Amino acid sequence: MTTLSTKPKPSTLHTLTVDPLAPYNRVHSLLYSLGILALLYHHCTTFLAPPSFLSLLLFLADLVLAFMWGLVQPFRWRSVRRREFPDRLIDTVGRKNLPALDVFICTADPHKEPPMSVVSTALSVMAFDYPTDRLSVYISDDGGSEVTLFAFMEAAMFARYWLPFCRENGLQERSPEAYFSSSVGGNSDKMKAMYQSMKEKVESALQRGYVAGNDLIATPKELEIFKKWKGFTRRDHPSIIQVLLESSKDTDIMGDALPNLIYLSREKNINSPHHFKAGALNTLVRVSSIMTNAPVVLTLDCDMYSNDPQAPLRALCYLLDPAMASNLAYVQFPQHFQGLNEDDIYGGEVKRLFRINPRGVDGFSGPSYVGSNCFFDRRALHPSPLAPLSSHDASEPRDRGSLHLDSVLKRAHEVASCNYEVGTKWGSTIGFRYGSLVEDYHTGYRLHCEGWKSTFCDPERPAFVGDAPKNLNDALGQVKRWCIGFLEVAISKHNPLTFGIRNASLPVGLCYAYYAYWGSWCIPLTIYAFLPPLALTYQKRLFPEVFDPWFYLYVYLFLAAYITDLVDFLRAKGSIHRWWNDQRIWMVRGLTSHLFGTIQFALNHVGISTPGFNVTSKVIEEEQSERYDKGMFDFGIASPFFVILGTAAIVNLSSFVIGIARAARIEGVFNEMFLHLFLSGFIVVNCLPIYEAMFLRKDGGKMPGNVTLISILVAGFFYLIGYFMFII
Ligand SMILES: O=c1ccn([C@@H]2O[C@H](COP(=O)(O)OP(=O)(O)O[C@H]3O[C@H](CO)[C@@H](O)[C@H](O)[C@H]3O)[C@@H](O)[C@H]2O)c(=O)[nH]1
Ligand SMILES: [Mn+2]
Repeated sequence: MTTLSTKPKPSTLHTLTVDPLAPYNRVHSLLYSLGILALLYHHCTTFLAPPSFLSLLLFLADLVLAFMWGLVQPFRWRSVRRREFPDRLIDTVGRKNLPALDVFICTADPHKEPPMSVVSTALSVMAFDYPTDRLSVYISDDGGSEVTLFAFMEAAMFARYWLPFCRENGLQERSPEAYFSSSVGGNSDKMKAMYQSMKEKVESALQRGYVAGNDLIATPKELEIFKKWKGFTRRDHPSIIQVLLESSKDTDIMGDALPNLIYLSREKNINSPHHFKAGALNTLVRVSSIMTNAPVVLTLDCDMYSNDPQAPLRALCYLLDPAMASNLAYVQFPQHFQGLNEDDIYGGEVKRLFRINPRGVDGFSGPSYVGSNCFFDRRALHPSPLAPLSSHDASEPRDRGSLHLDSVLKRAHEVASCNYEVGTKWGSTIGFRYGSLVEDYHTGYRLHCEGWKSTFCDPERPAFVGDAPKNLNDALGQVKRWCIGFLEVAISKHNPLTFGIRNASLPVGLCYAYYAYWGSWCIPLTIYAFLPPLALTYQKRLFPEVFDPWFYLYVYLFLAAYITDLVDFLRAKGSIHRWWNDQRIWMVRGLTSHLFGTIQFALNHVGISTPGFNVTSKVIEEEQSERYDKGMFDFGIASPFFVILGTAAIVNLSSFVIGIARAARIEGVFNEMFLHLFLSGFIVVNCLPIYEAMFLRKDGGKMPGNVTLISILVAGFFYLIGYFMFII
């Protein structure tokens, strides 16, 4: 029994410190906001009298920059750092009293998300340093792939060896894929051979596209299952629920209990909406509530393997703290990524989104949910009469051995069916929320509006590690999907600026609004990419000249913004090179992901197309991967993203050359056009990899000839428009 005396005291399990630089950040915010006001005033007095189309465009760009700047301030106001003490948790609560944990792993496409990598993720969490009799791992397969099920049948057998192996050797990295590809893992020959043979079997089945009879060492009953796949497509099939391991019956080679392992592919039919990942997660919430109903739920993307077996204990330092538990919805760990190249050329860390900003908003109600690496209190997902976690009686014997009962399975199939949600509140006020491609952001936001809190847990050793897109087009496409999802929330009746501020709080509403309007970066970035260089070419000055006192305002606003950004980045363990690439990708995204995302969102909105969840590929061709490792940008496909990037690169280079040539000849031009020259020069430096890809490279990652050609034509067209705007 959990008695009062065994309950942890709040302060012993975790600590919180406010960023010592917070007061400076606040002073800086105030000063900088005066600078912004001065700039807007300057616009109103000079440029807007008389107003012209060009000055209005520039004013619009600066207004949006000011707006985004305002929204980001709460993140810098009270940034906090937490630490937790899992050993003390065990001392105070005792291993026997740990609550049960249900882990959800989502996968959606066996070709973009190889089943063996999903299996490795699952094995890494099955090997958590956690009582196996209270651990259940659920796989949701939206790809409806028999090969994935087959891979998990194999994994269930492999787990009997793998779990004791991890325990005996005290491994930290319990994903076999990660372990065997790291130097430490190289010399455990027998385990490695066993893993490799399983991998080969699964990969050949994947290539073949189906599971053949001789792949299986299975019981006739298991063989029966694969017959279900006849006439079965991923968009149209009945639900399949398969219990692969049952804790009360299955043991590892040392005789210890194994965790439950359950495969689930929810029913799909082409006429019912399936709500992408949010739909998959809601099915998991319901199915698990019937089968194991653990009070704690961990959601994971299929690539995010555990890199620290103590992660659940860390999360419980918060979830079991009686001072927090009553309204703590979730504990979010950051997303870390493996195999990024040294300078992280595509900004794959997304450091602001995953590390810096969550610490910022953790000083208020807590970070937003980022879809993976998140431990939920089940009460936040599924209203139930459960008591808060801290007053649970976890030692009470659970109802074991019921997973196979016909009545349980029958009920589980019912709640996994397409029609189950019709007429219910699932997705609107219960569970993971529908209506946005960023179901994670949307769900976290709505929970905060309902009065729930969250906590950011960011230990020294990354607790979960996954894959970031390693090809530029995929990386930009992913951010485009996020932009569309954010805008869906922005225009819903739950707009963070109104609903959010009212129901959560002012700072939290602003933080959520920052993301909701993320797409609007495209406005200033597109205007600044094209307007000043064209003006430079046509000798029209848009910014103050060097001797003008307003010039110093521009210098201050630019330098202060870049320096704070750099300092934030370095303090979050970034390097200068990575920061440089991060600021570049911000501009690149503005012209591509944000711009195209906003346009596509508008088209969706008027009914021309429907938004879809394009799953990010976790596989990459060998050649591409070699280039990536060398830090070379990949422009090797004809993507509309690259046309606009190429156009911006050409317009700025030619304007810069023209501008410099003129400044060299004519006295006074340099001072007069300094800001124009600087801006174009800065963009040109950022575009160096683009020129290389257009004109110098010969490898497969160079820009396709027709993309280069179209970019040059579009640039010419822009000059033509410029001619009409500036000269006529
Ligand atoms: O219909 C779907 C689509 C996706 N997924 C799964 O969702 C996860 C995330 O998909 P991915 O393509 O990797 O998207 P990312 O953009 O990398 O993911 C980030 O952004 C998503 C929202 O756009 C969040 O769901 C993720 O947790 C977050 O890591 C993967 O495990 C997929 O298998 C499904 O289960 N069903
Ligand atoms: Mn992903």
